[in-house]
Amino acid sequence: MSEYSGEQGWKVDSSMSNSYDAIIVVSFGGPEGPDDVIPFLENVLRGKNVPRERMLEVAEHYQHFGGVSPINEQNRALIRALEQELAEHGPQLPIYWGNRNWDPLLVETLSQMKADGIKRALAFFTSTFSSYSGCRQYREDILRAQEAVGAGAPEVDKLRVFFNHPGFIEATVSRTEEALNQIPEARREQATILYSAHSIPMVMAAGCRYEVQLQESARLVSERLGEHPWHLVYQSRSGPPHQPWLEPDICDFIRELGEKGDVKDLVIVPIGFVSDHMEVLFDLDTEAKEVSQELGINLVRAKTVGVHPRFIRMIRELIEERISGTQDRPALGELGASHDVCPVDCCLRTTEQPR
Ligand SMILES: C=CC1=C(C)c2cc3[nH]c(cc4nc(cc5[nH]c(cc1n2)c(C)c5CCC(=O)O)C(CCC(=O)O)=C4C)c(C)c3C=C
Ligand SMILES: [Fe+2]
Ligand SMILES: [Fe+2]
Repeated sequence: MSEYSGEQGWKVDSSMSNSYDAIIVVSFGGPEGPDDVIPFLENVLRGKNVPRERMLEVAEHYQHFGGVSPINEQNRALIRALEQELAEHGPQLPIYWGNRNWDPLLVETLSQMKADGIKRALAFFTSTFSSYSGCRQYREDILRAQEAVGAGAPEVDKLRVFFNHPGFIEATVSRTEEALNQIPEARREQATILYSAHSIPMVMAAGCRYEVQLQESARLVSERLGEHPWHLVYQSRSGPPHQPWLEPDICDFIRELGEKGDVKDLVIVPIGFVSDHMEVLFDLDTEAKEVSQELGINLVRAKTVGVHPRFIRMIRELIEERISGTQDRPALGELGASHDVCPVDCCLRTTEQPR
């Protein structure tokens, strides 16, 4: 029997079957050339209340970079690093990769897995926090792909979210220290840290633990860095003007800091993302950088965890933890390790009706 334990939800009981014959990295996908951009964005925004003008604006961001999102290359690098980690330490399992929005799509990957004789896989979602987009929507995508593949499609179990896992926190601290070290030593201690995550509609945030988990991650990283002032901010808002999304927006926040005039150095930590994809390159390295420059603020952006060795080790630890069924499930801070199996109401899609 599994056990329900409040905050942590369902835990997997060690008597449940925990043998797996593959790992699947489940991610977002991104265009690989100019002609891919619009069909990719149409996939991303299908069924979402986002104005077409916003889609075309985002298309421009991708076109600035030749229509290629770095996300796919970064996922390939993550898979290579994880393959090496598993080859060295085990478990010896093949790693597959399937996306929501662009090739390789989940349906193609699950079909290949079936052809390869894979029966049951553990899924690593490239989402650190619980949200409709990062949890339930991926589970729906997998279910749809399984239905399309039909009888014999592999079963897929999701690994728990890792926002407070020591591996994620330590890798983020290390990335933030690298960024802080780029600030002149005499001013370093006074630098302000902004933790940035994807904004989502407030009605959607009400249905998940996104904000609470983000606050906790940011706090856990900050308490390991010393006395820096820090704030959680949001980026990449895509909704219509009348719809409230999580705030403060990063650029508005930098402008406010600029008006107060007491901040010389800012470090932006894209804590809401695991790789330096287009939303990081454009919304932070281009837009937020421009705003900071206008205000005379020195801005340094920390790298995302990417293929940081501690982060790659964390993925292996999560896999081992799930296979062994151990109750020793590392988590820092107050919230405890998150559930292995999502409760029925986990990350519900609570959205405003499109107008
Ligand atoms: C209603 C919520 C969201 C809308 C609308 C939305 C539009 C949108 N997003 C991208 C690109 C990316 N989004 C990514 C992550 C991400 N997006 C949302 C929510 C909305 N995005 C959340 C909550 C998250 C974090 C959780 C997750 O799913 O990862 C990413 C990173 C994906 C990764 O694997 O790292 C990208 C890239 C575009 C282009 C877009 C449309 C304008
Ligand atoms: Fe998004
Ligand atoms: Fe969940």
